[in-house]
Amino acid sequence: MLIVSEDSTSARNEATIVGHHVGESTEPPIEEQNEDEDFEGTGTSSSSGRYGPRKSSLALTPEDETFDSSQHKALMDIQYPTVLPPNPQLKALLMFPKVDGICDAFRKACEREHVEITHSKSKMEALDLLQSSNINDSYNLLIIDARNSKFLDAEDITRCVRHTSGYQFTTIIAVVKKSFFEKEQPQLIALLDAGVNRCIIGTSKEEICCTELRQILHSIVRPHNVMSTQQALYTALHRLKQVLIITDEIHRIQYANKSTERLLNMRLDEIISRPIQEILVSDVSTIMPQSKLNKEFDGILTVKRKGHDGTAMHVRIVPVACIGRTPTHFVFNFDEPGSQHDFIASLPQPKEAPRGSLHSIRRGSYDVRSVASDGLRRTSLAKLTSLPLEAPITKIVNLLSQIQESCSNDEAKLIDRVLEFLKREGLYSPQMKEIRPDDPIATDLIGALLTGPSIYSSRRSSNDSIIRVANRTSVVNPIKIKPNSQVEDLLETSLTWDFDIFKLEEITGQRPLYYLGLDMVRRFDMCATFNIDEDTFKRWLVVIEDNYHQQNSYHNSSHAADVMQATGAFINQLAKKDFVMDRMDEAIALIAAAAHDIDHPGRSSAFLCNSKSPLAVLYNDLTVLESHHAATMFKLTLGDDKINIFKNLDKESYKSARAVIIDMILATEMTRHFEHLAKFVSVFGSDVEARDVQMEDEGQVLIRRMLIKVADVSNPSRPQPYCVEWARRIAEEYFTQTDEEKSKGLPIVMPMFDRATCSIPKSQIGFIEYIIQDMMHAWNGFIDMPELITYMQYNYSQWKKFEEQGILTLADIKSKLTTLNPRKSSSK
Ligand SMILES: Nc1ncnc2c1ncn2[C@@H]1O[C@@H]2COP(=O)(O)O[C@H]2[C@H]1O
Repeated sequence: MLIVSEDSTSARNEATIVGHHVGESTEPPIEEQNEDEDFEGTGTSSSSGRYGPRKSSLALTPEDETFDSSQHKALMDIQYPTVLPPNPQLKALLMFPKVDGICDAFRKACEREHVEITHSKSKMEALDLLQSSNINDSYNLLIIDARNSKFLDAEDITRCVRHTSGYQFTTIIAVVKKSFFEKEQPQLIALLDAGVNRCIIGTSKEEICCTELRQILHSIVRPHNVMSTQQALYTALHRLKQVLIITDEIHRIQYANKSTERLLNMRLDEIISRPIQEILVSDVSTIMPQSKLNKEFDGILTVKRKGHDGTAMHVRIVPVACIGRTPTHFVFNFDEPGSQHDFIASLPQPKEAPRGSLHSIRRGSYDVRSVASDGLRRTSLAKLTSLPLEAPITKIVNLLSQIQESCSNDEAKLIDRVLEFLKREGLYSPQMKEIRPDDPIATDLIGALLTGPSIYSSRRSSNDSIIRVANRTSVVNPIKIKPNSQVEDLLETSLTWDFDIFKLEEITGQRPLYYLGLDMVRRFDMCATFNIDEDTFKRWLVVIEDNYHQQNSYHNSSHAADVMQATGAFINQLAKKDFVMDRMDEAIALIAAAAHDIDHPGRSSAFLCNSKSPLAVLYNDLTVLESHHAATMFKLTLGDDKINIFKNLDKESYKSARAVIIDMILATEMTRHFEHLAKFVSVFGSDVEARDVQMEDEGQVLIRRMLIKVADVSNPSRPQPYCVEWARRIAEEYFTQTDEEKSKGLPIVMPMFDRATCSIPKSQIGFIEYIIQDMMHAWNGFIDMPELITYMQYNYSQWKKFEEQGILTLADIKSKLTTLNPRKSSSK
């Protein structure tokens, strides 16, 4: 028994620790407790039990296996009275375009393993089956014939399946040709990235199929089934009345349940990642000294509550070793000492998360999804109607659910199908991938990119605007800019994906936008389209370039030139694929690209809002920078006849050109990234449909938005030296923003982008994983530029390598690259 009692006369907030470590022996943490009980208490026999007879011969949990001592060691991973995983009749969906020997062998193997099969011949048929299947009718296993992508595109199908709700734990197997493993590794990676669990060689030999299937069922399907129970466990923890916190081995909070918010008077996003030390008055190293780390602690500790006095709580700290024998996590369970009433529930709820916090976006998307699925169940109608959601889609779901209450079973089933369709991706926004909370740089960066400013966290206002009034008068006479043969040679390649924009920046004396722009004007015949002379375009380009801030390390005219170059390359490729944009559309897209970041101050919109800059005030904190870019371009262009490239357009053409340019520039705002992406994917998910839809106006809008968005953030898909240089530039700009926020006492939008501590590889890995990857796959699926994927994957693997090797700063990365490839890197 350990009793640490500090001086009771000490101040109110000083530590009061009364507690003891449980158990005297030196047993390892937690895992050896309850062992006997677990095997006796929770083991179920495979043929009967509370979940009824099993039709499949497969044991889904270790507890299902016949127990014998030789298996004991292998079963050590699950030792608790656990939530038993779902134990359904296993179902497989065989997706083969035709029934051949290989399909037949898989069918027989499934039959032998008691797996029920459904066969589908096409993607549409399969997706319909998956989407219409209800809870009793879902598939544990998909076997896709990936031998010939002309018939079935396994990568595309897998992506769609992974986006279908309820299929995150389904095992997906791709049946490939033997030659696949001999030469086509990038394809293997692409399939795995899309969500395929395993690629196997197709064979018509039933025995081999059976062996493969058995291994898959045991090594993939079963763990997936076990993992799916986490959902129930997390829900239980989240709803627990007691406060539960889990820390890592250095006592940083990794998980906190909902009740924690009430106890600490903080929001979950403020709690996660905090050292536990900050919420306890007592020193954790005293409560849990190194020598007692393996022991449970049980006692009274004083908890700091934001804005309140310290509160004495009964705390139990349980060490858990997830890997090895030393504790990797500590579970803190808080309750009021001797409490009879529900103390936690009586505490007020903390305030809502501010805009701009990751917490707020995650809650938002969670609510919408759960509402959607709740709406599908008649029983939850009351709950649904009580929610203050006003989206038309919610009203539709409500009305349909009401009809279901009083209709026939057949009609109810039909309505269920309608509701399933309404539930599909693309109808709800915003949508985003779940961000791993253990990845602070990614959460920082992605949180900052995808959300608006933090209006609550503004600690101090700053009225000094960093925005100058746009409209720098040009000192350069474009007509006198001399053609230069080196520039001309380089511009020969201006439509290729590995075009060297940094070389252009260097040899044009920092005027890449003028030269690249002029090249595009000529290549795409823009003077004829706008019915103006080239000199007007040249003057326009000079003014536009002059109104980019050369002192910004990233958002300068080289970035604009880069985006314009990517736009030109995409238009060129679209033309090759017969997705023809007319000359006016091409010119408009190029103009939008050239001007999309004009007068960018090198600070984010969140910064402008937090510092109450005049621009943020002007645009009501909404789409601040993008609104400014679009407005500035029009103000400059219309304000001077000598540069007015629109002056000869008729009224209607001007009106429509202006609308499209504004729409494209506003689409570069990252807070709506997932919305734009989801809409594009829902319309252009398959090549075949795309041809028809693109002719319609709505499709054209989606293509144009996606085009400029991809061009804007395509730097992770460029050849590695360029990708690294762009990463350096954006990081430098973020660092400068953080420096200024610190010096002015403003809220720090991205604390991890501190030049003293930042890991560049980590930030790039996060950016690629959360923002770039899905977008590039969607765009490549539409435009067919596999080099986008190849470069992205290579760059991703290199960032991973740098991270593993501890090469974290830009200086280290650049010197590593110079060592590897002295010729290329020295040219930068
Ligand atoms: N390589 C990169 N790493 C991290 N963030 C990036 C990268 N490239 C672009 N971005 C961010 O993505 C944003 C896209 O819109 P902006 O150009 O306004 O600002 C851009 C940057 O904030």
